[in-house]
Amino acid sequence: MQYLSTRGRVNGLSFKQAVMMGLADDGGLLLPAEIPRVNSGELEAWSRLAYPELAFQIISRYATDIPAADLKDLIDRSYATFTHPEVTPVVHRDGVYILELFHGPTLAFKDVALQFLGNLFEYLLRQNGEKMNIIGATSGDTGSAAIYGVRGKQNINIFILHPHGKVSPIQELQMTTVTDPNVFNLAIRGTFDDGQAIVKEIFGDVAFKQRHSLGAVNSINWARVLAQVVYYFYAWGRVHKDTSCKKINFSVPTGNFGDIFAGYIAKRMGLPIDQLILASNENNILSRFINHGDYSIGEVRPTPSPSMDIQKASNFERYLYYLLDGDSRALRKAMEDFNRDGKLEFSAEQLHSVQNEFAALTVDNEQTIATIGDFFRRTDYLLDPHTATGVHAAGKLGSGRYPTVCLATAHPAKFDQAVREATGREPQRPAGLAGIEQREQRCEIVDADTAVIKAYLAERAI
Ligand SMILES: Cc1ncc(COP(=O)(O)O)c(C=O)c1O
Ligand SMILES: N[C@@H](CCOP(=O)(O)O)C(=O)O
Repeated sequence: MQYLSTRGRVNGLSFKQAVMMGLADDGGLLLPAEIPRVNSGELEAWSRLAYPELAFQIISRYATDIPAADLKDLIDRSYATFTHPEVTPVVHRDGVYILELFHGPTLAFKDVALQFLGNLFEYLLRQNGEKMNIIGATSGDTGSAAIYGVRGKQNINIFILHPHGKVSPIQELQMTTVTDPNVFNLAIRGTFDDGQAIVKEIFGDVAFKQRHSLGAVNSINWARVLAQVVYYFYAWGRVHKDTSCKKINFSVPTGNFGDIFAGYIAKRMGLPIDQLILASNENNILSRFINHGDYSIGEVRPTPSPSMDIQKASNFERYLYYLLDGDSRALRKAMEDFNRDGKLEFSAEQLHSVQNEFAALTVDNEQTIATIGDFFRRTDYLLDPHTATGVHAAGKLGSGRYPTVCLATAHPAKFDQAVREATGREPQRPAGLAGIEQREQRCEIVDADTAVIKAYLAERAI
């Protein structure tokens, strides 16, 4: 399998090269040159596999330059850290299927890809005797998942930018209480979008990137999206077994467009997805785009689902590449227009094609809190506020023709304030959070300034 950039000036990369490059050197995002198709016999056989076996089947189609035995070992070690034997179990409550993605070390769906990516980086660096300095931005969950993916690993330093005061207290503690010498937490005075823009700008300085062997843990990195494709197939297997359904719907809480883009890739591989429902919080550029073709940037608003407080959805560029039929020149122009004007316009034909792929809903703050409360009263099951946006959207947009799976992207204990407000209950804390407030913390508050972050990194890079 070869990889190419959305912007058309990088191509012919192997999987290993794509993983190490992170952001393409032409500023674009990497994609596989083709998407492998799965036939109905394979789909049937895959629906009986345990999670690590299924992950191997899917990832090996894209990671064709990693020997099978090595890949199996990486996958097995990555999912052995999950506390549920099924890794990502599906539960059924009140007519809704919930795909629980929060049984990893940091209690969010990010662990599914970042446990794997951490091990993959270590494996690739060891092969070549190289080192890496990871730079990443987080709105709350990627940060701790990436830190836990690489803490204490040889030859890797990690620098994570989070928006100061804009992540939940537990999310902040999950990052700042990891005091291993290879971990650097920077709270920036700004938003997640500022942090993500800084990361992309730093990667855009290719000489700096090469000098410091920079690595990407955000969904900028294709391996992140790839590992997230697996659980769509896994959920299909479980729900199909239960219902013999011909097709399936997914409802996905969305911010940076990575998770739902993984579902879109699963569909292109042949997974029989009928509806892909995108749930936005009040930062709703993506649902405005899908419903009205209005892709225009707004102010970031605080919501009960802070990890989705994002305006510039990174993976939108990957989808746009497909929407423009792989025309990299048109893609480059669109990205230039967007960076200049803060908006993009689409033809009626393009909008029609978007609406064939996705349904979308904006779920406001009040509806999010109400959904947590209502769902708890009906089912005794606690949703986290991100998951609640997806459950709400599924209730409004799900056709009822096929079962709908809602992606539970985080454990409610990470957002205890919203859960208390909605239910008056304290979410039960998983063992990993016990006494977290009492642990030592390490974090520096800095300006959201690329030059400041570059200087900080250069001084501490390995
Ligand atoms: C808990 C949670 N839910 C949903 C999302 C949205 O996922 P994505 O950014 O891949 O669209 C995020 C952030 O990425 C998150 O942390
Ligand atoms: N919600 C994310 C934002 C970063 O997204 P990523 O999937 O590109 O890493 C977070 O929790 O940090």
